[in-house]
Amino acid sequence: MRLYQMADAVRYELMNTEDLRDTFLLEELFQPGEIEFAYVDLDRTVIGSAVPTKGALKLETEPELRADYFLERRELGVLNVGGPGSVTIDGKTFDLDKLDCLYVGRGSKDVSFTSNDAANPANFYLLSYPAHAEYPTAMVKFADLKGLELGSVETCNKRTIYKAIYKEGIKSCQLVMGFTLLASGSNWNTMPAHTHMRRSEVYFYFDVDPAHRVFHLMGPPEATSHLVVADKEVVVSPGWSIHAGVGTKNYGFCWGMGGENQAYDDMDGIAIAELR
Ligand SMILES: O=C(O)C(=O)C[C@H](O)C(=O)CO
Ligand SMILES: [Zn+2]
Repeated sequence: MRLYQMADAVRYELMNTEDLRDTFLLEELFQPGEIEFAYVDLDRTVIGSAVPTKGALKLETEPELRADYFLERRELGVLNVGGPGSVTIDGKTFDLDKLDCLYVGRGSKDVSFTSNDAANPANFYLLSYPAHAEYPTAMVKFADLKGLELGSVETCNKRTIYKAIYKEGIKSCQLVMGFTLLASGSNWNTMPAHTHMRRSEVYFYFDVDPAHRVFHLMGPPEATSHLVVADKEVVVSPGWSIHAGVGTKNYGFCWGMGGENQAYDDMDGIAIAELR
């Protein structure tokens, strides 16, 4: 498991493009036939991917977790952004089509991932945080999610927010998770931007056309930088950083958060004219 040590806002000021990419951007997840993880010291976030092809992929514990099994002290969010597949948890199977989301509660022991068709594999995005209580495992189908329409064509940020694991949805210990789909012709996410010191956020970009990129904006509002992000790459956003982006074409992204406040709208908004 790769280990990422987050920079603070002071070290951020000294970082060049490569430093920023090495620290805040996760590349090379989603390898066919593999399950992969990275451990981020901030909020003890574990970010991963599972792309089952020939057989099932098992969620094994990692030495760094010092746990008898992966979810001994953790909870897990799963979003499928690929072909149809399933997740089996202690003998119970959940079928996940594209954009279906699953919450796996603390204490779940045997977890495995399969694809229905190795030629069109499921792409499971995984996000896990420590959990101090046990909440029931639950799945929500994309068709059952009520989207929140935000933005407009005029401001190039027309998009739909789908909340899956949150205060009024699937209950969790600290994980908040959902995704946002940009409308055709709209390119900006999370603009006007915000920060939230009470929790860190992880952006996982998907359905980014291979010939296109998202310019992800980060940093304190008065000193922003950008990361050029390709499909299925992940950006970690500390509480002091904005997280927003503009694509050269529309795309989707999964947002997930860990921290002490699960209210989705706990955000400190920043006027566009304040950004530097
Ligand atoms: O497009 C957006 O706006 C978002 O998706 C915002 C994220 O959900 C977020 O930053 C939540 O804190
Ligand atoms: Zn946010």
